[in-house]
Amino acid sequence: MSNKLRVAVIGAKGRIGSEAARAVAAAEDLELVAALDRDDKLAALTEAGAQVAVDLTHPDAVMGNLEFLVGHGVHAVVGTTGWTSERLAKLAEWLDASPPTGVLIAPNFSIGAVLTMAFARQAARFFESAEVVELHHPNKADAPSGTATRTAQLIAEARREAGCAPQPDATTTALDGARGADVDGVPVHAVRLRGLLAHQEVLLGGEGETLTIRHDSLHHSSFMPGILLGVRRVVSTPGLTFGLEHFLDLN
Ligand SMILES: NC(=O)C1=CN([C@@H]2O[C@H](COP(=O)(O)OP(=O)(O)OC[C@H]3O[C@@H](n4cnc5c(N)ncnc54)[C@H](OP(=O)(O)O)[C@@H]3O)[C@@H](O)[C@H]2O)C=CC1
Ligand SMILES: O=C(O)C1=N[C@H](C(=O)O)C[C@H](O)C1
Repeated sequence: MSNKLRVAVIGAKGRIGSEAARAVAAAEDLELVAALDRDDKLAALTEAGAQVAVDLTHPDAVMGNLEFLVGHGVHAVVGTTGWTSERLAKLAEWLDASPPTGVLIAPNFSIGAVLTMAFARQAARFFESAEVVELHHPNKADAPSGTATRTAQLIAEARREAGCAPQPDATTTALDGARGADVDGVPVHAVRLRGLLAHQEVLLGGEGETLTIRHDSLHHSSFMPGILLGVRRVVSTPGLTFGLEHFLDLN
């Protein structure tokens, strides 16, 4: 029996899942024991002895997958989007019933995106205005992106903690959607465009100046080091970890 960590990928035929399955198979310390997609039975991964599963499926599928994984004591690394406070509360219930199990949910696995979120949080209290623009390929199911939602939440949190005033905005008449989605008071705009992969700009504005923080994922390979780090760390991190930054030494 090898000492390699036994890993399953769910969503293994998808854009990021197929890349993740290749990255796991190529890692010397990991063994890809199951590569599942739609219509495959989750039991196949427990039968294969998976210790960790990477979920890269769809917001409609991820909760069912996690109920199974946590219920069977399989650690999970989740890139799938669609997280709400209700979903997180349900996941916390399942984890309470399975204390040794670890789940990492990462809105974004790329180091540049994680840094963008951290920099945006750091900068937010110094500017009157903050808006987020995310730009993705047109096959994406959810809008706004999980990364943009999280970025806006972090900006809002930082502004609340610093006692910032609400953002200035004199709009009294607008077409539906013209000012984007309101995430905790931060406007978030979603662009879907053929040719793009995953991109984000955080726009910050103050008196006489603006600051733009931009990140571009140009290939799915940008997500792989973060996924592999998550797989290696989640097995010794029981409970829920939200955000890859908790596995990075950012200070
Ligand atoms: N956190 C991060 O860094 C990243 C997260 N993502 C997220 O990952 C998710 C997947 O993205 P992407 O690869 O572009 O999407 P794709 O549609 O290309 O891939 C998803 C795959 O999962 C399959 N699938 C759907 N439902 C199930 C199920 N119940 N069980 C097993 N497999 C299932 C799909 O099958 P079918 O095609 O038949 O529906 C498809 O093969 C999205 O939520 C996306 O936002 C993406 C990139 C980076
Ligand atoms: O669907 C995608 O492609 C991506 N999804 C994630 C998100 O919604 O933030 C991460 C990245 O933006 C790519």
